[in-house]
Amino acid sequence: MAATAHHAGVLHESQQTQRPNGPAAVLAIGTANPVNCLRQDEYPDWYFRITNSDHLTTLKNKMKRICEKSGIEKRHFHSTDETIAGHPEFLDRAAPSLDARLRITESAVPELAAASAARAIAEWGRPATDITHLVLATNSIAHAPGADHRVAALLSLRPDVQRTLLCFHGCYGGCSALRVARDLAETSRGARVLVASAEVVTSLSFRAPDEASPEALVAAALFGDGAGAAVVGADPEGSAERAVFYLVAASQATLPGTERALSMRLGSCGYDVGISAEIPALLRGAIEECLVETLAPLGLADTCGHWNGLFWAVHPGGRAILDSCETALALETGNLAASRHVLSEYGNMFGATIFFVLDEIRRRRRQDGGQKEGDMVDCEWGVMVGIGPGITVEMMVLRAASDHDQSSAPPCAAIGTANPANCVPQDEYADWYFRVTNSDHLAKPKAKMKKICETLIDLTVASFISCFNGYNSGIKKRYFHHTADTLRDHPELVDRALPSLDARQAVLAWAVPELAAAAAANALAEWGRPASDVTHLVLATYSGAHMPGADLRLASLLGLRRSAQRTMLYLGGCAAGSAALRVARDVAENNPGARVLVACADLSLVLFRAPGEDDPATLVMQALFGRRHRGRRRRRAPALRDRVGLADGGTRQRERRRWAPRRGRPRVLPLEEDAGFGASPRRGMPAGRGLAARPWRRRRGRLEMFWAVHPGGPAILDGVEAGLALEPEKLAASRRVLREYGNMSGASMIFVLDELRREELDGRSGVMLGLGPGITVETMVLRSAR
Ligand SMILES: CC(C)(COP(=O)(O)OP(=O)(O)OC[C@H]1O[C@@H](n2cnc3c(N)ncnc32)[C@H](O)[C@@H]1OP(=O)(O)O)[C@@H](O)C(=O)NCCC(=O)NCCSC(=O)CC(=O)O
Repeated sequence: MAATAHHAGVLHESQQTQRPNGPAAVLAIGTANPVNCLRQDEYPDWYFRITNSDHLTTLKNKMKRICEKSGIEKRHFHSTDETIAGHPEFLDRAAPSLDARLRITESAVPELAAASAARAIAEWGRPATDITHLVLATNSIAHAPGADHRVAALLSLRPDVQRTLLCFHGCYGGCSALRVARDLAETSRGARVLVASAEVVTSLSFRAPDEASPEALVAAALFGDGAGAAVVGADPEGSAERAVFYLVAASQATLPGTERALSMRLGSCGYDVGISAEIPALLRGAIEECLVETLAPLGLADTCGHWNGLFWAVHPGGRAILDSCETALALETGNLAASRHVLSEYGNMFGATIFFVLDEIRRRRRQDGGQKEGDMVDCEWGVMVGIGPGITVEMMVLRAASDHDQSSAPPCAAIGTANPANCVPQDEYADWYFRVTNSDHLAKPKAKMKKICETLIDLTVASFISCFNGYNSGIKKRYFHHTADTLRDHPELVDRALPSLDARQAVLAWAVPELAAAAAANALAEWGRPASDVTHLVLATYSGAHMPGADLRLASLLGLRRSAQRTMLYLGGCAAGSAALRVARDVAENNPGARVLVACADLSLVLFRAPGEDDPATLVMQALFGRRHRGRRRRRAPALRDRVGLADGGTRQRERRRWAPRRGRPRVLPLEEDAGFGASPRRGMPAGRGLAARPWRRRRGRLEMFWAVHPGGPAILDGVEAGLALEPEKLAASRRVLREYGNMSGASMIFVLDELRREELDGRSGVMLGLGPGITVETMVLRSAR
């Protein structure tokens, strides 16, 4: 009893010392755009000329009408005339162009983000190495390690900067990033969060006009490229730091029945964008209710209806979007002046746009006399509004200056896992894989694959030694979504010469959220409270590239409340499960009463490919990765889910706490950026090597700690074990998970935690260690509940 009370006291104390005294605030803002700039009144002529479409006069005239009414004067673009001339496939819908487009954005996104961030850091006035966290939102990449990794390198951020990458949130991504930054800043004393959003979406969506889809002209007329950044932190330091806006409270609402109104899907020809003409009307009908739901719980109900008493930072998605907000809220002319100005100067830059709007409001507040005529930016309270696929309305209440008290309580967690009945034993995998890919004639690769599988079954030397002690991490079996039938129905998944992204996307779009939902349903059942009690959802996945994303579908499948705040972490690789738990911890600790549902869902279909004559990397990848998956009918859904919630006085009795996540921190191992994972399970040692230098190596008592290490492969576990001089039983849970399921990417970590809770941990502390591209080592200190 005494020990329990002591532990609870330590936990509470450590939480108190970790939290800052005041609320998070924006401390500096920076923006950047590509140099290439086109005037909107010249755009139709340019666009139809460069796409060799001048003969489409009806379309061109329509484009002229849209541009005239857009409220846009000019826009910046990353791609130039030369870029387009160098990529004729961008204009030809029959030619796959995604690879070329992504090659452009891969470098352009981090460079643009870094340019805006450098300006924010310069204004902030402290060295970049004082940045403790980086949150980057973008819709313009699909690779790992992601643009966050590159931004950190370009800005020379310190190697233990904690990176969070948000993808496919659409135009509200900038607001989501500020929300995540706020939670980070308010849960870690001294945290200085660099939050950025960079978009070069036009390089992914640019294509020739098509008579069959005149609606595509709207996107072509609205979108521009740019990046915005801010430094967010609590307790500004004396005269060295100055708050610009306090980030008071965040909310997110999804408008029912609008899932198809706004969509973007990354396919072999880049982004397909769908913008319904109904969006302005839909917003007009819903925006006021969203605002009331956001403000009333804060005790700001008296501001409701008096909308002209607030300043407004509304995402300028289009002129009609701003018109509809103005009408719905009866705003005086000029109240959206900052948003209209940004729309006019830059167009719609997706998530980056909101930083430009905040910057513009700040500029207007500073002007002599405080404001322009009719401009309400001088009000003390304000609202930031992001709008994106879903239709999702993400809001943040802003205040010019305020003290903001937070109450805190320890978080709690529950864990559960599930797997499909469909399973391939590892010793049959080589035969199965070559059969379903019609590759039995590739005798040499097949022999090599058998050898790789045997190595993975028979264990590495260190694992072999561990095996004598009963800690065997060879892979016995794995679970897959794709079956022989799937591959027969989709020959492009097998034929390496055929573009296959669209086919994969079609499957992933429904399978990922269904998988996550099945898992989450089990977690909710264990929790014992209704799904509508969940306040936040964090979904980590790298499967599927479309908006609205799997998070929205998941929320709808589970019947989460409309105001549940969704955060989708994308492309985190194998560290994604750990990163999702880190974000969940910050959310839970920073929002009294929050109940965060964390889900991790990936399908190895995203990586599946047929063997080549000389492509050993593919063989290793196929031999190592497995997934939880869901069949349409008979098969049980595979899944893993985890829920982290904040236990408050009223619910502590009813909710069982599993883990208390205490500190989260990712770290990049220097010089390992290209090491990747799966290149060779035998060569997967850098993680272990780099880890040997971590402080806990010298920490006394580390042997008493428990360890939850991502089971990336037998050699990864061997490397960690050797690097930290751990006794073999320390990684037994990770080895068991690897043996039973293979490498399930980010989801593996939750399986490991689930395994660990079967052990007698009784209040002990431990370390969760996720490993992902970068190489990123994501750690969190845990304490097991009794
Ligand atoms: C496109 C507009 C500037 C056009 O201005 P008006 O509506 O005042 O003018 P208008 O009605 O005469 O329309 C001009 C022409 O455009 C056509 N038109 C208008 N909206 C359309 C749409 N969504 N799809 C297809 N066509 C459309 C009209 O039919 C008309 O064609 P014709 O002249 O032949 O009759 C405006 O509607 C606008 O700002 N819409 C909001 C765009 C939007 O939803 N943005 C969100 C982007 S996504 C985002 O921000 C978030 C995210 O993606 O995450």
